Amino acid sequence: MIEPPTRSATPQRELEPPERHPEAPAPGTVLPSHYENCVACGPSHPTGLRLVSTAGPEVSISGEFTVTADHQGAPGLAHGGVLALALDETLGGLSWLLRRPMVTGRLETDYIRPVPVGTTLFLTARCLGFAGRRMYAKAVGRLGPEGSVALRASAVFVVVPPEHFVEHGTDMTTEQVHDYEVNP
Ligand SMILES: CCCCC/C=C\C/C=C\C/C=C\C/C=C\CCCC(=O)SCCNC(=O)CCNC(=O)[C@H](O)C(C)(C)COP(=O)(O)OP(=O)(O)OC[C@H]1O[C@@H](n2cnc3c(N)ncnc32)[C@H](O)[C@@H]1OP(=O)(O)O
Repeated sequence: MIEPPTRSATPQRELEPPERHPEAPAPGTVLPSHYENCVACGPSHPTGLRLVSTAGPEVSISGEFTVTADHQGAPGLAHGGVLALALDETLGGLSWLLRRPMVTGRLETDYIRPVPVGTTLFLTARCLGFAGRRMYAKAVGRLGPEGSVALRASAVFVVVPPEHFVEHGTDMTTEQVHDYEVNP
């Protein structure tokens, strides 16, 4: 099998600047969960992160969640995969402001400090711009609103048609996806 080319989350050429959608939620708006059973933001998930995202200025977003015993890797410390999940969710939330459905293509994460259970992690993500269907973005996670940087991430999301979620997922009809696009 031919291996796909190595890909980077660092843009290789100048990006088209991001445009905040005219109907994007205003800065400071707390965003609803996009799916109640989502492991990152769903209020019905029994052990999920229950991450809450807020629209920021321009094309940026902030997110918060508190690390619990359900999120441990080593005793008393958050698992790195869980922290990547939090970054992925915050980055993915940029689609609220762009109003374009996207999926994560690549997520590069730097783990800078351990994150103990009980920590409320403060995340921010901002869109750098587009290269065709590829959306480039960066995120940071801090131990407190102005605290030390514990995480950094660079990501590429790929814009998909809404039907992606009908074709590959379950329990969603094309009508629901289009409703969701207009009124999530
Ligand atoms: C539903 C409507 C929503 C409307 C929006 C409104 C409001 C927002 C509402 C809710 C959203 C809110 C919050 C979301 C929160 C969290 C989000 C979590 C996100 C995830 O957790 S999501 C799960 C993990 N994710 C996957 O499950 C992806 C699996 N994968 C695939 O489904 C395919 O692989 C796909 C689609 C990626 C590509 O497939 P494809 O056939 O469509 O396109 P193709 O391969 O031609 O790539 C096209 C261009 O993307 C480049 N490209 C492709 N792959 C790349 C990679 N890996 N790295 C860098 N670049 C890549 C190519 O290089 C080419 O670039 P170029 O055009 O320049 O050549």
